[in-house]
Amino acid sequence: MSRPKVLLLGDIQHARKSWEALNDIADLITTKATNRTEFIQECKDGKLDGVVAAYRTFGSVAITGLIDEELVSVLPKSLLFLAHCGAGYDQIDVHACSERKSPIRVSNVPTAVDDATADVNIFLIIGAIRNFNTGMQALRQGKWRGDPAPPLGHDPEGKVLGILGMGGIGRNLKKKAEAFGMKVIYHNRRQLSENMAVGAEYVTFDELLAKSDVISLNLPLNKNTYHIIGKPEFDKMKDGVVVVNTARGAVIDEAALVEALDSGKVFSAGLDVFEEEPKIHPGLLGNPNVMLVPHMGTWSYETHTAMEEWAISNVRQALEKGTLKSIVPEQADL
Ligand SMILES: O=CC(=O)O
Repeated sequence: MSRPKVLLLGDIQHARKSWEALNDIADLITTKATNRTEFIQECKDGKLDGVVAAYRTFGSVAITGLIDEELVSVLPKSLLFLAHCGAGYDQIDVHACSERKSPIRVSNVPTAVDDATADVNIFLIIGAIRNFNTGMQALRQGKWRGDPAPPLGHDPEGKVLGILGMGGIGRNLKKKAEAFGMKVIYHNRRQLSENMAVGAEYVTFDELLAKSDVISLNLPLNKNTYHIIGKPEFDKMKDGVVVVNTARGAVIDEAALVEALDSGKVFSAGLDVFEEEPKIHPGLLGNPNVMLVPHMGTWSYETHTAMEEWAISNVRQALEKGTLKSIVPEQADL
């Protein structure tokens, strides 16, 4: 019987041993393609036939492009499992994967990303509410705090943090924000059990917008959450609100955020993600009241290692048992 093949899309930097150990049960292959056209051709030429599972990184989109309907239709029929090494899987059209004649089951990496992402989230909340960026920027220009000095920031203590999306990262953030004396309210598609919410108050979406001193976006990007924060939502927020995003850029209408910052409606913002990465809206780059981090939410040795190990364990389980450890929720019943 021929051995199953596993396709690597992107790099494995840390969990090499676990990856190479898969050699015992499968042939590990990579793509020769350097762009989407070449990758599609490779699929059409049958070069990837026999691939049962694929492991992909966020960065591999530079080679394959989005895993959209077009790509799903040319991926080898043998491909049954796609292990994504990341929490957010908005690059993958899960619906197209489910609808294919031979469906492709998709897994992501939950939990392993929570601490590191919530850490960056707290860094951005503190940095934005205290408005550290203005002074930090002036200092590097040889102007100490700037002339005039920036307006005073605010303390997190006693402020209301509204978390939109109370999944693993949101709940982790809640714990950390409470250590800074913040009061946490949240909105989620479904209200959490008291066990899970541990005292965070559930509010409607509009209440979250109206009551929060700081709004943190911690929800996945999909067709329901695209531009969930735009001009009408900014209008409903408190004057001088702080907005922080470590989820995906496109959950906010970036142009509307720039306007809200310019008008002073939004006091400051902390952003780790952008609508068109790596392109940054010039209105954000040019505004010293915005803390900018180039998508480094999970950028730590420990977390990248844990993410790779998790995604590899999905591949191993797929090969050994025909199931995934962390299938995406949309496919729970597939
Ligand atoms: O952005 C990071 C992730 O989705 O894991």
